[in-house]
Amino acid sequence: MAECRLALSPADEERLRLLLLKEILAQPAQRIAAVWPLAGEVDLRPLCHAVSETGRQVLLPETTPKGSPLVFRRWTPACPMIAGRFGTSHPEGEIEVPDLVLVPFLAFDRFGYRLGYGGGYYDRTLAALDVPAIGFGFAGQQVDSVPTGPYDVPLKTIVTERGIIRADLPKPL
Ligand SMILES: Nc1nc2c(c(=O)[nH]1)N(C=O)[C@@H](CNc1ccc(C(=O)N[C@@H](CCC(=O)O)C(=O)O)cc1)CN2
Ligand SMILES: Nc1ncnc2c1ncn2[C@@H]1O[C@H](COP(=O)(O)OP(=O)(O)OP(=O)(O)O)[C@@H](O)[C@H]1O
Repeated sequence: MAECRLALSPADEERLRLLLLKEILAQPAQRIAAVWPLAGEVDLRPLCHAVSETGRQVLLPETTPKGSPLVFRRWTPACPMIAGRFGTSHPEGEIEVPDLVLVPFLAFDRFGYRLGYGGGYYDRTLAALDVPAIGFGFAGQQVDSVPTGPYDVPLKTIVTERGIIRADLPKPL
């Protein structure tokens, strides 16, 4: 899946960002948690700038020690990024609670389940926050069924370059 993600063209990536921006702006959320890209991931940095220009706040996760939920810090276009755990980077801004969380993944299924990097960060974070979440990734990252565990929090909405997937059906056993 990490390799498949690399196959996306710049035009597809731009299309994904546009659809995601539209979906974000259709919601009343004012503090939007995005992500700063790791190698090979969709690059949301242009989206961070676009959201910030609308006057809404952009927050980015700080990778906490394994076993803790993420914390989110205020980002602005001028702010420096600091190196954090596992090659992630985060801003030094104030810690804030988002009212919408954008969620990255390696793979997803039509029921909204996702496979991440195995840290359990987003599952812990979404369990603790109870805020709406939007997954984002390429259509090619969809699989028939992601293996699930008791802590997996399914996403209701997933945006790909091909459109929006409303994944609110229960997953059959
Ligand atoms: N851009 C981006 N930021 C993000 C995430 C993400 O998926 N993408 N996260 C999504 O959760 C969190 C960071 N999650 C991570 C979870 C585990 C590992 C990790 O364990 N990396 C090891 C390799 C595996 C291992 O040794 O267990 C490493 O880099 O050595 C890295 C990041 C928060 N920030
Ligand atoms: N709310 C929670 N409380 C306790 N443990 C949890 C919670 N959420 C996840 N975990 C544990 O975290 C570990 C990793 O979870 P999982 O494999 O689902 O990670 P992931 O979703 O792929 O990673 P990430 O969210 O970091 O991208 C699992 O052992 C899981 O049981």
